[in-house]
Amino acid sequence: MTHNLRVAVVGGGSFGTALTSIIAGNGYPVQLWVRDPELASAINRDHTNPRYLPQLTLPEQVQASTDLGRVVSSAELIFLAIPSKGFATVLEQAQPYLTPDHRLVSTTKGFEEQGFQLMSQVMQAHAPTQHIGVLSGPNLASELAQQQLTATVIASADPVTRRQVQEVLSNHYLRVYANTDMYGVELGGALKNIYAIAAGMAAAMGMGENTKSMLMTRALAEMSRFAVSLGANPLTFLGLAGVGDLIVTCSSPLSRNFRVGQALGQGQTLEQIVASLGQVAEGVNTIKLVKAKADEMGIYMPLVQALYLVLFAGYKPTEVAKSMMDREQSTDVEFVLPRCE
Ligand SMILES: NC(=O)C1=CN([C@@H]2O[C@H](COP(=O)(O)OP(=O)(O)OC[C@H]3O[C@@H](n4cnc5c(N)ncnc54)[C@H](OP(=O)(O)O)[C@@H]3O)[C@@H](O)[C@H]2O)C=CC1
Ligand SMILES: O=C(CO)COP(=O)(O)O
Repeated sequence: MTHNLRVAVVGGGSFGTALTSIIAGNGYPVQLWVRDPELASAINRDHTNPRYLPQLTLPEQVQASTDLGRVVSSAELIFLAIPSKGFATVLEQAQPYLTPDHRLVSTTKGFEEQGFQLMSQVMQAHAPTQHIGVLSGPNLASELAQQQLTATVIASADPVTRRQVQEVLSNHYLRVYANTDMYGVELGGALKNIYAIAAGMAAAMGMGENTKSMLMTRALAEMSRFAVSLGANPLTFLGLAGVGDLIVTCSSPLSRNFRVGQALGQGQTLEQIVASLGQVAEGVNTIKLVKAKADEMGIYMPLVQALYLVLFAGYKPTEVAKSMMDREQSTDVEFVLPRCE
């Protein structure tokens, strides 16, 4: 069955490619913007993306193009699947073609360095439309490409955006849950990448199931402490975009952030790891940005501080893990029993 709603996906990396395949498979006309003309030609000719998810056969109606203006102008609903470092620049390039009627949804899980902004804030500042949303949740692109049963979250204050995203994405293997807390959903997606690096490191060091559980639960405590200090609703962290995404990214080597941690735990340098990954691991830059923000606001984030030492100050994961255990004893759920400063 073919539908009328015209959709664009901006960014043909792993996630943009997976999303495009879902939307086209659901019968919606979809255009995919990529910046490399050779890649666009290969996708149109072979109906696969040879660089990202090369095993996935894309429906024939997927059209790839490097013409951002054309892709954006011809769509009503636009997903932006660009890593945080390039997000604002691409949005700026798209801006002349955007109208107040466009629905704009970010899938990006990271922060814009300038002003420590989330992508929804970048869109609110630079896009001429109020129809803004974010898509986040436990959504490993490679599992979506295999049609593994999955759930995701569309967060938006705008009911039209929520409904349209549910319409174009949902099918027999993907459920799309709605939320209005765009800020909390987006924060969950961006922050969990940090702790996936820690979990990968713990796995490489041979740590046990107790350790993994401690790590994830204390990560949740730290994430929600940070989010509450920034004015977010901690309850959103109990949902798919909070604890859900934390679990998947901290458990699976399919996560690039987890793999960065694993490689660090095996003794590789960050430079080697980033060079060989060939894809984005947002957590690396997020650790730097969140540490600076936590320092500025005086927010207690021992896991972030420890990871910063390993990634950017040459400390060994083993010595940092030991010092974490030697810290002052603390409280479990600080919304129940407040932590003593
Ligand atoms: N992969 C996943 O499982 C999921 C990823 N996400 C999030 O989606 C976002 C995108 O990730 P993902 O698709 O996986 O990343 P990938 O590393 O797989 O691909 C990145 C894509 O963005 C393009 N790109 C990179 N930098 C720029 C730039 N400066 N300007 C324009 N295009 C650029 C790349 O183009 P080129 O190939 O030409 O370099 C490529 O198409 C991230 O924030 C990620 O956290 C969210 C959910 C799941
Ligand atoms: O966000 C993701 C899964 O929900 C993907 O995680 P990585 O970016 O670590 O691969």
